[in-house]
Amino acid sequence: MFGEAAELAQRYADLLATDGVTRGLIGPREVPRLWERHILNCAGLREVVPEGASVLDIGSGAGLPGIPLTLARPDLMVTLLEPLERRYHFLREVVSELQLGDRCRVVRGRAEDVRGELAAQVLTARAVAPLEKLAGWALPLTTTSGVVLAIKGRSADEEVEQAWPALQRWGVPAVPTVVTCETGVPDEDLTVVRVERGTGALRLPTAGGKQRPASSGGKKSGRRAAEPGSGRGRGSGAGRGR
Ligand SMILES: C[S@@+](CC[C@H](N)C(=O)[O-])C[C@H]1O[C@@H](n2cnc3c(N)ncnc32)[C@H](O)[C@@H]1O
Repeated sequence: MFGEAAELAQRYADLLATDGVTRGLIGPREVPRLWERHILNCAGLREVVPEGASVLDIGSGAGLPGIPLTLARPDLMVTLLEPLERRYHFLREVVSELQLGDRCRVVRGRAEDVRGELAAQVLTARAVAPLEKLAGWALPLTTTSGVVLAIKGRSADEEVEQAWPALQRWGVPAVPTVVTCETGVPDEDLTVVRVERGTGALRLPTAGGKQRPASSGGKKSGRRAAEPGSGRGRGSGAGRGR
């Protein structure tokens, strides 16, 4: 999973299990399952991020999924966005300790407050907000060919159904897909909702997980999506304060 970064991944696991717990960033009950539930699971994203992409991880918390993705994919430039001070400081220490500073930076802030300052081709998030709210924050931070990769569990299809009317208003041209990625852990595949901001979105790498349209996302798509940038939908404040 991590290739040459295996030792760094182990060091990250040690930091989570020690400082991460004492500083209240990760629950003590998570320690025995740090690898399968958190580190390897998040590293499953490596399959679905295009080569050389810029990545912005919203609400990175203790560095998930941003740090495992940075370790598993040395070709990426990753920004970790986190508003809470103690989490921000922990992230800075992790990046420094793992010597990732040349391709991973930490920014303190809320997604809805960094519009016009931060943008990336790929937006990632895990356990930050329901898809509709998250997309409202994330879509304005993606480049025009960008994609949002939201780690979701069994709720993926339901969240797409809820979010699809708003996604259309904001100019998302196609029903999001649900991608299943291998994590190397039996029965612990990673489920990712992939939302394209506009037409001509970055293509997945050829080995990029098993994709299918969200099963319920089309149900509410009674009308044609607004053209990206047409002023219909996105202009009405893609998620400001939503
Ligand atoms: C439940 S934690 C998940 C952390 C990490 N992504 C994970 O999976 O372990 C949610 C994180 O989102 C951050 N967050 C909440 N609202 C946010 C916002 N508007 N913009 C960016 N981050 C936000 C919180 O500070 C917190 O670190």
